[in-house]
Amino acid sequence: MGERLIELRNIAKSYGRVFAVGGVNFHVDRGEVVGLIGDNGAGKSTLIKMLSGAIRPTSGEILVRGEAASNWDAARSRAAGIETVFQDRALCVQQSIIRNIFLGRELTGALGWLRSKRERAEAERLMREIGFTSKVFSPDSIVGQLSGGERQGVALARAIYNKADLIVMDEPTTALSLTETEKVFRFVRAVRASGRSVLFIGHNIHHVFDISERFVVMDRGRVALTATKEEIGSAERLIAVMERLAHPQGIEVPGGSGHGREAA
Ligand SMILES: Nc1ncnc2c1ncn2[C@@H]1O[C@H](COP(=O)(O)OP(=O)(O)OP(=O)(O)O)[C@@H](O)[C@H]1O
Repeated sequence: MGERLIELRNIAKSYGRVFAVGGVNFHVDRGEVVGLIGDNGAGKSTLIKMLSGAIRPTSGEILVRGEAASNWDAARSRAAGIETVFQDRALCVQQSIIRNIFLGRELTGALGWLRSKRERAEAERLMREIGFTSKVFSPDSIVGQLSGGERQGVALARAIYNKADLIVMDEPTTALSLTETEKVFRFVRAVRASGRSVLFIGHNIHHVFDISERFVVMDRGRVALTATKEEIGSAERLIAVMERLAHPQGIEVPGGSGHGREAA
């Protein structure tokens, strides 16, 4: 297994007396695609907001590449190589792919033409890395004319340009057709092949099962189960886990490391 990119130890977030996340242990290693699933209100968004530094944990510890991080916030999260990609949001649809990749972080240089040449070469490299075919797409393609899945590819290219090691994808395939979902999967596989990691959040268990190698199932603010794809075996079994959580009589998945629901 690759380097431990990020680790949350006994992380909790409470709002008044309500624990949105209560004492969770969670990690992502380099080069893995982790699927984060759970019913509405399970605590997934709260967990990824803590990862991105958008909200501060009430308690617990964050470790980046094995080192304890202090004063965790959005800037530190970005500096640690964590980028969140939201479906469609934060892309300028009237602008080209190249403008979207460099949005707000344009390459600077004394000579304008040299800068734009370098930007173009960098955009072409990123698009190739992500898997855009040059016969169909150019850096000048307008994002608004791309399909939903292709837009995710642009967002991923931008995240890579921003030096992301861990890309958090929040429901990237919701509202996408099968063909578009397949495109997103191809982009995600390319990101993984480049040695980066993806945290894939979704409600469609089949999608999450297909693309992820390891699963973290949340339930009412706790990690109810972490298991590899091999341990779970099939999307149907993952769905069965979710159903048992919705109708609690305890869960049992051979090989999986269930953490139960007890407070940590
Ligand atoms: N700002 C807040 N103030 C109070 N309670 C909150 C706040 N944010 C989240 N919660 C509560 O924390 C719990 C976890 O919410 P969270 O949004 O993290 O769940 P989720 O798994 O992302 O759900 P969904 O799949 O519906 O997005 C919920 O009970 C929610 O009502």
